[in-house]
Amino acid sequence: MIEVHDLVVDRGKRTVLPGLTCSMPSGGLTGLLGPSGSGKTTLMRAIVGVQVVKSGTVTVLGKSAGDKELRSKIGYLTQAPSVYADLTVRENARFFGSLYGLDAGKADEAVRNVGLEQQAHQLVGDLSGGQRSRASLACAIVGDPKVLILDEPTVGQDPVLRDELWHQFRALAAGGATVVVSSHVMDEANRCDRLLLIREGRLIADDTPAAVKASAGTDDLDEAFLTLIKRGESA
Ligand SMILES: Nc1ncnc2c1ncn2[C@@H]1O[C@H](COP(=O)(O)OP(=O)(O)OP(=O)(O)O)[C@@H](O)[C@H]1O
Repeated sequence: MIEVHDLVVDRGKRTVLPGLTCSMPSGGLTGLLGPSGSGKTTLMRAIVGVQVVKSGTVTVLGKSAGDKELRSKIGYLTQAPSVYADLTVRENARFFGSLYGLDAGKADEAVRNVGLEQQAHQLVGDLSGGQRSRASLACAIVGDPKVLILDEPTVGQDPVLRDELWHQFRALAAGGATVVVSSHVMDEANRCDRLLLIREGRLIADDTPAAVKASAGTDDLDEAFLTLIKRGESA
């Protein structure tokens, strides 16, 4: 579904991804993990097709990342909410839905799915930070994308909402979507089918959560990542 081959990306004067190769299977939940600044957002941007790349290839649904045909098939939630502050939650969802040719009912369903039914008529500028990022999520999922790229979608959410959002991601993956989620929260990483652990733009683990834990010799995913990162450093 998503194939990244020998991807090199420079940002500013730094090489952030020095030749990354990885893939993400269809209909699954892939967790993208790694220390702050390791290149997760850069990789997501390359998959969405908004990142200038130096060399290598990124293929999504058989097309080159950024291909015009992919625009309606990819949902992207950026870290900073990308919604209009002077529109209500419902107006935002309906606007983004209209770009996909969808009716109002579909947009209202997306608002319900992110738990914002009560705030549907509230201006996005008047929402709390966590509510605003859920409004942004509603706009990312409204078009039923085949590929959903979510950059830290649960930051600022309480545990109940986080749990509901993960059920939502799981349901989208079960419906055939390829869902890629970056996170720093290890109990969330445990919910993924696969984990890609990136350190300084290099892949240091690509496996199921159980296999990642087994290879680090621990039952604790936090500890497993620390072990793998330290192993990578000494290598
Ligand atoms: N616009 C930019 N110009 C120059 N360097 C940048 C730019 N954006 C990011 N970088 C650098 O690229 C590197 C990777 O950043 P990226 O945002 O991909 O990391 P990340 O793993 O997503 O981090 P976090 O978990 O903190 O969100 C960092 O060293 C960062 O400082």
